[in-house]
Amino acid sequence: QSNKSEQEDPKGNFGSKLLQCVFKHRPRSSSPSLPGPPSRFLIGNMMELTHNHLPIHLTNLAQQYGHIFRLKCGNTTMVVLNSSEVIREALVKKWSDFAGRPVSYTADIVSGGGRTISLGDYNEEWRAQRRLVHTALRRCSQSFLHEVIERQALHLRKVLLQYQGRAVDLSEDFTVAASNVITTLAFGEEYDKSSSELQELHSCLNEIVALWGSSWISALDFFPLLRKLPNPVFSRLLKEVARRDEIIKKHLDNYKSKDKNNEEAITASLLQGLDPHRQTEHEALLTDVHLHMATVDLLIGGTETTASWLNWTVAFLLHRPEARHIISDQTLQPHTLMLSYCLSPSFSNLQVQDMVHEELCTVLEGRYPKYSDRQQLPVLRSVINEVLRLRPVAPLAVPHRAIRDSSIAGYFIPKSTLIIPNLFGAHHDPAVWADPYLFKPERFLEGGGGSTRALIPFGGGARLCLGESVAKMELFLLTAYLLRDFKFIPAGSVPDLRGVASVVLKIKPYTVIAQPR
Ligand code: HEM
Repeated sequence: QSNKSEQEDPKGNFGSKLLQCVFKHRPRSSSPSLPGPPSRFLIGNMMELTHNHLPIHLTNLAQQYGHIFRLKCGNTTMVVLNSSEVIREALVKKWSDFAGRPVSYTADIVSGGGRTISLGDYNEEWRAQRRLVHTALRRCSQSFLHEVIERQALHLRKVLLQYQGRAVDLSEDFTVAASNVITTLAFGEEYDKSSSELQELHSCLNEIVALWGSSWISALDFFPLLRKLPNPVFSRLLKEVARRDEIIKKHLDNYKSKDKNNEEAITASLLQGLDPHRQTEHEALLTDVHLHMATVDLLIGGTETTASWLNWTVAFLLHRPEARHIISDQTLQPHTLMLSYCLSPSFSNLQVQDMVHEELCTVLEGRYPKYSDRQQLPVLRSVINEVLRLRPVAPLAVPHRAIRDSSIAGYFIPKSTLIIPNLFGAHHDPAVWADPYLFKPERFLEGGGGSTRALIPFGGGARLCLGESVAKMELFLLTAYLLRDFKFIPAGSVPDLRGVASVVLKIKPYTVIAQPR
């Protein structure tokens, strides 16, 4: 709450606020003060956040300031964590200190007043909502999730066969597959790629994520005075949020009017949870708004993440050993690492595809894979892990907030500090990963030296990705089906592996040939 009033008091005297802030955030006891880049008058380190590939920029800053450093923006102090050890200390070991979310003006707008699971702050109401959705997801995962993903994998196979070896951009097909898994889970509906309902839903959700991730919008949180000025980007955000709520309401109303046709869907479980006769004490805090916002969480959290990961996987598998992608952003400082993405010299990625295919053929003897086969398919698992390492699709997770005074790596962290877990940085930490910028799936094979403990693409602790088990089953089955039946060949130039970083780390559009095996 103190954070909220701090950020939302546009009338506050700036000088006295600055003094208050300095006083409040001064290091306590004998704790050393956090390192970080010099902070400029008024704007602090705001410019650091406007970098167009923030995860890479923060990872470069970590080279200079270490695994934990601070940035200041307006009244807010952010602490960026760049290694799996410090991220685990904060998110897992001290989860109860850092399970909060920053309460902010713009987050309140996109989350229906903090009522989504992803942006809601840590309190009894949030815990009841998360528990309810978690239980519903588990129930669906145990009963029909496998079948739903298999159906989408087979549909994807059919679509790829229809392309008849033409060079195509598969991103939309991946989005449809991922989205259909979630809409089937949520309210028993799946859509065709050409469906206007599907397109409307995705254009709206993508727009909200992109707008909310833009610096035009985050500036409103750090500098409340800006809210008084006209801001067309913000007006668009408001319009899209209203459109989203209208679409979701229509789907949920539709579901309810189906007279329990889809007892299995998550919505059925959630509605039971909202039934006053069945509610536990904490569930009594929940309303239809929580059901509505949980649906938003699943759709946003579960679509672009999985679809982007599939897109990255195909892209990495297309690169040949001689293909080198150098990131040489002119705007970076001289100390910046030249990031180079290249392949393990031992084999090309086109060969990695053959290795996975051979493994699938040997182990499965012609049948399609089941999730229970995963232990017998180490090469496939190593590819999945390596793509999750190199391209964690939520590269900076979602910001956390210190609920109380605490410490990380021996540094004092005052209550209300923002914590940014830089998962991308942790996955490129040279102290943990040999050749961190190499695509080298074999590091995850026995004796390869890759550490699954240091692999944290889903975060951890109280805020661990709610869809982790759904995502893992999807990544496994969809990749296994694709690599069993197709060989992916570059169509002209190979994809640019740098990516575009917003809330989700996406690859730039590229085309590929899916050659049937
Ligand atoms: C490759 C796939 C995915 C990755 C890498 C991923 C990663 C993440 C990460 C890093 C977070 C933030 C954790 C934190 O705040 O510390 C997160 C949160 C979340 N994810 Fe995922 N995710 C994936 C797929 C999914 C799917 C399929 C769903 C839904 C079925 C989902 C639903 C959510 C939700 C609801 C949250 C918010 C959790 C909370 O704040 O308590 N995600 N995810």
